[in-house]
Amino acid sequence: MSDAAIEIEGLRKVYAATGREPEKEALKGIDLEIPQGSIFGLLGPNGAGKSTLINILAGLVVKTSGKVRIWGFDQDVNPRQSRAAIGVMPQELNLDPFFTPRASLDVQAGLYGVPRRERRTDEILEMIGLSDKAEAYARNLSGGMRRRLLLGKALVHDPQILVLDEPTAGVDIELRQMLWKNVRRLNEERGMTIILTTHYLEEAEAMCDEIAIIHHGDLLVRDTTRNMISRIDAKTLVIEPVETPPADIALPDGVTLDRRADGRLALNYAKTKTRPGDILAALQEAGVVIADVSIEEPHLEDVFLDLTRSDAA
Ligand SMILES: Nc1ncnc2c1ncn2[C@@H]1O[C@H](COP(=O)(O)OP(=O)(O)OP(=O)(O)O)[C@@H](O)[C@H]1O
Repeated sequence: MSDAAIEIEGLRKVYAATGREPEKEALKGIDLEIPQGSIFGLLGPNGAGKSTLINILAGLVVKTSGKVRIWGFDQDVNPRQSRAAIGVMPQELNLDPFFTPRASLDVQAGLYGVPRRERRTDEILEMIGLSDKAEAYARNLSGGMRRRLLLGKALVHDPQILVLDEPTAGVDIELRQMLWKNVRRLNEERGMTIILTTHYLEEAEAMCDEIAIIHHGDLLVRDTTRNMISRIDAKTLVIEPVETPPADIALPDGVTLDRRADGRLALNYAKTKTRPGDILAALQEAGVVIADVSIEEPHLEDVFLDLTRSDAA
């Protein structure tokens, strides 16, 4: 077996036409390997095909063509083993309102054929912070609690791979931090491979080792988060002046100046063309006395916009 958690080759999905809707090619032949033990981000604008991809991995959507191997098991040849290797926390809060968290976890474990003595229901309830709600009906749980329960359900069969589809969309900061703490622990302590989709690029930047960007059903780019960010040849030197600086400052070629509302000066430059020292020298020359200096790095958002803006839908 290779050391990929997921291997995808030439994956296509065409949704059939319905009524007035024409057929839709949601995935146009994706090739992607996701390494074992990574925290992997799947990014893309709305309608890019992320959920389709995840639902194919989860066995919820049937692919049109291509190969999918999960933990070395070909989905078409070994459907049971490939399903057992993956746990999915879905986007929608689709819980049976009359089940308690304990019952939900038990039923899910039963569906995956986990023998009663091997079930870790109490441990999972504890981890997702629902031990004291174990016997409450799902309809009485808050949105945040339901989401935590969905995470618990994804873990009952102790999968090697955990997939999170927009796990933090619309959740408050406390829950977001709790989710990420748990996800990091699962990754670090159990070596679980984590695949997540998110619209929050800052989150992807903070959490993911590697990132793939999907757009209009194609894989645009896949790289380490660090490399992805270093593709952008732009940095910003931020200066806090002691006094209001003069209106005219002669700057090196290619450097642009933004005056921020808080009085700081933001000087944007291409790191391959200009040295920050040259900008500082120009400021001194113009009589700007500097109280503080910092450098802002580009964000994943800049890469994302750069790649997806040219042919926005
Ligand atoms: N069941 C379906 N039938 C027909 N078309 C579909 C179906 N599900 C998704 N699509 C279409 O396939 C494309 C990809 O959708 P998908 O939900 O995979 O995108 P996404 O990247 O997950 O978007 P979002 O971030 O909004 O969830 C979209 O154009 C969508 O309208």
